[in-house]
Amino acid sequence: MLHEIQAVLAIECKNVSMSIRKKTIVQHASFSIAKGKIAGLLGPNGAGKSTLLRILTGMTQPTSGYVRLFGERTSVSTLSRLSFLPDRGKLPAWLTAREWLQFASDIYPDWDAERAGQLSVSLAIKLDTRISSLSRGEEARLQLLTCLARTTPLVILDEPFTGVDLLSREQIASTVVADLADGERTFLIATHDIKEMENLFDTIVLIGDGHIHAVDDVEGLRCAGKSVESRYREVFA
Ligand SMILES: Nc1ncnc2c1ncn2[C@@H]1O[C@H](COP(=O)(O)OP(=O)(O)OP(=O)(O)O)[C@@H](O)[C@H]1O
Repeated sequence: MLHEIQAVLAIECKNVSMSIRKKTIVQHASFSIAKGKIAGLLGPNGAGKSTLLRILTGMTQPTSGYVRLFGERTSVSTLSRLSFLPDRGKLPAWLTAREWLQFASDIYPDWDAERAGQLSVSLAIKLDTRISSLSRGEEARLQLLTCLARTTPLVILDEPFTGVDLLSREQIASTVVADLADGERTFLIATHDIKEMENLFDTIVLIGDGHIHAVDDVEGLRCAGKSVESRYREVFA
């Protein structure tokens, strides 16, 4: 029975706490995300979103508690099942976008070259420009492409739209990510861009001051006459 429950959960975060230099950053965080869902991790600045995502991906060990991805404790094997866009990732500046994508296709066994080609068109990637000459938003798109061109069952994105302009954010949210959400892959996306993203989410996890304040089913919110934004204001205002 326990095995069956775990099999349908992409992410299970149990009583996770994290302290750095005696400062508590995440406290007793517990929630789960079912397979195939698109979940938003939402909360004010400094709430602990990036720290929690690093713990979920296995980049950082929690002080206590544990994480299971697809029923398995975070390990080398779970690492290969997720594609992670960290909040302050940087790509090698001396490469062109095309050279970077070639490199990425060599190192990731789950790279989908056809999808990478489609994404470079829809994300308007400047393939022959050196990464050092890309704007912040252009580099953010290239980083997003690098994550989305992999076929991992779990995609975790930390602020994928930093520096991306409003219309592109809307377009990327409504077409690129929505296209990839086939009910099989699971997405967890930390973002402040609630308006552009809210139509995409099935579930939202609201975190503030390192505490999980709520885990809501978005359809349930809508039935109760609430939007993701109004729920966010209700919890944090
Ligand atoms: N290595 C660290 N040492 C000390 N404090 C840290 C460290 N990393 C994070 N913090 C603190 O933990 C808190 C949560 O940071 P985190 O980056 O997880 O928040 P966030 O919700 O992602 O914020 P934002 O929305 O502003 O990106 C902040 O107060 C931050 O200063």
